[in-house]
Amino acid sequence: MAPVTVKKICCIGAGYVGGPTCAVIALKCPDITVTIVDLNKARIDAWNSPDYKLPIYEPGLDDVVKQARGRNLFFSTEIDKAIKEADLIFVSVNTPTKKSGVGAGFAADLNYVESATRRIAAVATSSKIVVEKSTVPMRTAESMRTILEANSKPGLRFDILSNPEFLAEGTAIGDLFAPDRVLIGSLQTPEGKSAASSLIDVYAHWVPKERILTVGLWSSELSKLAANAMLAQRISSINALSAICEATGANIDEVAHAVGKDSRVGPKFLRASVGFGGSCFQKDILNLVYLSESLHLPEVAAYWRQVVTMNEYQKRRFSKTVVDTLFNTITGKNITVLGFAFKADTGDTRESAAITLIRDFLSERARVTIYDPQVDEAQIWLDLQEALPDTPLENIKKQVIIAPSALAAASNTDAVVIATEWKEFVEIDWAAVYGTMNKPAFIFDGRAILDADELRKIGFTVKTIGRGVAF
Ligand SMILES: NC(=O)C1=CN([C@@H]2O[C@H](COP(=O)(O)OP(=O)(O)OC[C@H]3O[C@@H](n4cnc5c(N)ncnc54)[C@H](O)[C@@H]3O)[C@@H](O)[C@H]2O)C=CC1
Ligand SMILES: O=C(O)[C@H]1O[C@H](OP(=O)(O)OP(=O)(O)OC[C@H]2O[C@@H](n3ccc(=O)[nH]c3=O)[C@H](O)[C@@H]2O)[C@H](O)[C@@H](O)[C@@H]1O
Repeated sequence: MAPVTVKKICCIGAGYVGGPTCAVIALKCPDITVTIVDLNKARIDAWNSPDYKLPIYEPGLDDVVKQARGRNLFFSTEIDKAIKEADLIFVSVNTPTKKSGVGAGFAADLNYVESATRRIAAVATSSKIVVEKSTVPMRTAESMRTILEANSKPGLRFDILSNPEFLAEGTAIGDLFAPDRVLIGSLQTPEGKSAASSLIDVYAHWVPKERILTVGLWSSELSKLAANAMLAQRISSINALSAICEATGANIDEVAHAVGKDSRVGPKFLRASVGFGGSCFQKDILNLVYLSESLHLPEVAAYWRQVVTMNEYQKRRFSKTVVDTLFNTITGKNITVLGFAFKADTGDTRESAAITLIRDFLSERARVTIYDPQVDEAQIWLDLQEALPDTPLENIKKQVIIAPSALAAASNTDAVVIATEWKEFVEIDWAAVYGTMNKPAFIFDGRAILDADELRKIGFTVKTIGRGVAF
């Protein structure tokens, strides 16, 4: 069966994955028309904004959109039209952890994937290749096929591929331009392999063929969960060791460097932190835990669950260190939190460790000042309200100030907490800040980005994650 030559792509979901991924496909494949659709009109309007105020902050993304938008890249709320016209459809909708019902707190909520699939079935008038881009539980492709076959017009063919995305926020454009690998899972039938060839041809516009891996559908779905679980596991491992370092006087950076020099371990993803955040690590591990339990593999489930448990411990441990160090009480004290995003170079706050820390500080009745260069005020209030559902927002606002700059936030305070590794925090005039602070002046570096020795020379008392330096 000859592979279909893809001429029109529709991407359902204009979020952190659908937007950048399909914008890059459009840039690299001028012969393909790419339409990214979403139910959220405000999001689509932002993608179409004349001054390129895009709905997500991602270095280099506006350049890509500037080059391709209006040429062969379009953003639209006309979902049905884009589905009808496309040969290949990416499903890039959100798959959050279920909040209620069976599997609540663990299983992925497949409601959005199912609605998108049902929409495809309802409006398609020609055969399609449908690609799971969202991270999904295993065998979701089978459910998609069943829905499509049961609800579509007679005579149409739907080939389902799994093509999980491995980009990281903040480096998405670089990751998409030069991916370590592109993974394509298909049924190992002639039709499945032919559909995979069509998608390979799209990526082959810019990705070397040896980096495009083809595997079975179920291996592909599991590989995505496995990749995130193993990355998060490295962070929990290094964070577990950071607790030992703090208790013994060892230095986690030295330990990570020594361990990472072993080429079998490698140096990446060994930065101790205040805990991993982001929309996916926790969600995908919990998904794996749920899968393992459903398969009656309780030991496997417990193993992966511990990665999340360790992450919760790391956040709790850090906020406790702040309270303990500030003479066992922060009631009425001013705590400045620098960084609100879950990592640098993104405005995304989903599952950010900063939120947990601030919730803990507010529960101790501290006054908290927050600064982040990319997260807007409305998002911060939204996240704090969600973290403290029983406290009216006006009461939260009595305890929290959002500052316009790092310098303003760090001045006149009792303690500064570094929650996100923004480069600009390294460049703050710390000597000037010291002059304004209550004494003793404390800095808690949850990302190990500051030069603690220099800060101590200024007069600060410094506590760095994973460094067992005596006060
Ligand atoms: N954020 C990331 O860095 C990565 C995310 N992923 C996975 O990709 C998927 C998408 O994640 P994000 O882009 O972060 O989510 P997101 O929440 O930023 O974007 C999803 C978009 O889909 C839209 N949507 C939902 N249902 C729809 C429907 N039926 N029709 C049209 N639009 C619909 C929503 O309005 C939203 O704008 C998730 O499964 C996630 O696990 C994978 C790799 C990286
Ligand atoms: O499926 C996904 O959503 C994506 O999840 C992660 O990407 P992302 O969450 O955007 O960012 P990461 O760079 O992985 O960072 C995740 C969290 O771990 C923290 N981290 C990372 C690395 C490290 O050494 N230490 C550490 O604490 C970061 O600060 C951040 O809070 C993966 O890196 C991507 O490959 C994957 O596609």
